Amino acid sequence: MKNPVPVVLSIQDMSSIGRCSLTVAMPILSAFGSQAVPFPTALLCNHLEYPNYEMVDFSEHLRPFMDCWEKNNITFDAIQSGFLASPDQIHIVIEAIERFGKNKLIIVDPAMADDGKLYAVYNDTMVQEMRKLIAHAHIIKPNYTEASFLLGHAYEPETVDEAKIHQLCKELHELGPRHVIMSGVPHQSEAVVAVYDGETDDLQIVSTTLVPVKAHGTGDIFTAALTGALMQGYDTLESANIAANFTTDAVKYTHETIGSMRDGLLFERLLGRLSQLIK
Ligand SMILES: Nc1ncnc2c1ncn2[C@@H]1O[C@H](COP(=O)(O)OP(=O)(O)O)[C@@H](O)[C@H]1O
Ligand SMILES: Cc1ncc(COP(=O)(O)O)c(C=O)c1O
Repeated sequence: MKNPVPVVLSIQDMSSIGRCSLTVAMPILSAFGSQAVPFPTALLCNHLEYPNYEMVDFSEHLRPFMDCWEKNNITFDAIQSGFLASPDQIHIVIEAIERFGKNKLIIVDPAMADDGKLYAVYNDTMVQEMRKLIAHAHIIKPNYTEASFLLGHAYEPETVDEAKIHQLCKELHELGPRHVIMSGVPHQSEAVVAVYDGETDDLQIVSTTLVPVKAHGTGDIFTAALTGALMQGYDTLESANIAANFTTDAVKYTHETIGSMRDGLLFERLLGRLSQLIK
């Protein structure tokens, strides 16, 4: 009998403080009616954008976890990956997709860069390996910076228009994934997400209010809500719409209540909205 609660393997770090990766994926997926199975790539006391951090790389435990799951006949309905601790971990994610992802939905957030720069812990090897990982995905969610890095294009936010975004999405699709959902598309007055279907060459734009603040973890919140919506049977455009509105509303709520973005978005207050969307 089909499980009414979809099971999503979520491969990303567990940062105790800062509301990103697993600490947002788990509650958001749960609220949206899925079981989120954590596969922690690293344990951190807080995410990397704080002035200090402690990190324990979990790589050596990942294969034994998969071996055990296989012996116990554990299966998943979807695999979703996010922030990874090292380029080597990309091989482990690809292995997880090969072992547990046959005929399952694969969603990859190639989290590695923002505002025109790679995160300080990465170098070009991460970009090269990430290109290999996205080839295994059905849906990828790069931000505009990550899209530029993945394609080896210059980061030129000032020259962005719809034709250029369409071209970038098409080129990303040619690397493997059917759908490209590009977040953080540069725009002066709106928060813009591009939703591209490579099979039909169709580009749709989802716009929400741009709140004049910079927050971390927005991509992770977006991808978690996107995955939750897809697992409920919403199509890609509907899911991107739900994810964009949920994330923007969480930015807005945090800005209007506590004002500080330091410890992430107060998305907990909005989780009930996702539960109402369960089909
Ligand atoms: N300041 C903001 N105002 C409104 N929406 C935002 C804001 N920041 C992020 N979002 C929403 O969250 C999405 C994901 O954020 P983004 O910054 O692109 O992710 P990432 O963390 O991967 O760089 C954006 O496309 C937008 O829909
Ligand atoms: C360890 C870690 N995971 C996840 C994130 C969140 O990434 P994003 O802002 O792309 O959602 C960050 C960045 O702040 C991070 O340092």
